Amino acid sequence: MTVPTPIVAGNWKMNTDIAGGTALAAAIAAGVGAIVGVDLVVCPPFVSLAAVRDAVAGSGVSVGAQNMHADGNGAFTGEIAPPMLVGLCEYVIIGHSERRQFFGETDDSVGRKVAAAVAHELRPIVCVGETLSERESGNAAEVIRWQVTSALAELDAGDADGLVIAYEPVWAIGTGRAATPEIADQIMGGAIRSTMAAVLGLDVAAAVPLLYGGSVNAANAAEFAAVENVNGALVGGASLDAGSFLAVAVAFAGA
Ligand SMILES: O=C(CO)COP(=O)(O)O
Repeated sequence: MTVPTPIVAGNWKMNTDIAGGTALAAAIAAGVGAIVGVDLVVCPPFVSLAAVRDAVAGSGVSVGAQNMHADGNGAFTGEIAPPMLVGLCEYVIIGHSERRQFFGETDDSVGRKVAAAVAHELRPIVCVGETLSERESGNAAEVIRWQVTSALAELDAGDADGLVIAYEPVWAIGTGRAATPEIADQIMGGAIRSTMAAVLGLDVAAAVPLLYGGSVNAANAAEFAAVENVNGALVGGASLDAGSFLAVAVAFAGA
């Protein structure tokens, strides 16, 4: 069975202007040379995609968008369509919990966006994760299974080549309260991998990189890197500093 190459992706969220993002991307590109065996991805705001693409060109660092619409074009003021991202980035984050919480994204829209990303040969980084109340009521695994099933609803096994799934428990995002490696292992090795296997088949499921996200930093990355079913990280706050982002990547390179 194929063991996925680790991916460490930085979600810059609504931070950095074009100049600041370009500088951050250039600093990451300058430091990545010594890190082997891990794929780095930076996900700046839409307006900086072109500048960041140019800043990391030739470094091996990839670029991702943070969201997109499912349709190819149309009267959707303020939205970005998949074909508009082609040539700007290779990855696109889909269904981040902040999109679900603040912008009305649903399991259904996430499924449509994942299919649209695959159709345009963009690699979707699909985010799933339970809220604190879902965890406290004992429903975390069930919520995750449902989110993964919905996200993959329009795919078949042949579509899963570029797929990446990120487990980001909502209570761990931006709180400094990361999940424990045991929780990451239970959800990622259990609920996520087994749901994918049911939908896509065992071999395909085993090859999909699973990222942990939620308060990952230079100090705790190695704990997650040591977990068998954690194939990388989706990093928020700590990805806004080149040194700490690269340190997270080093932890996964050495795992
Ligand atoms: O939401 C996240 C990445 O997508 C995680 O954010 P933090 O690393 O800031 O907790």
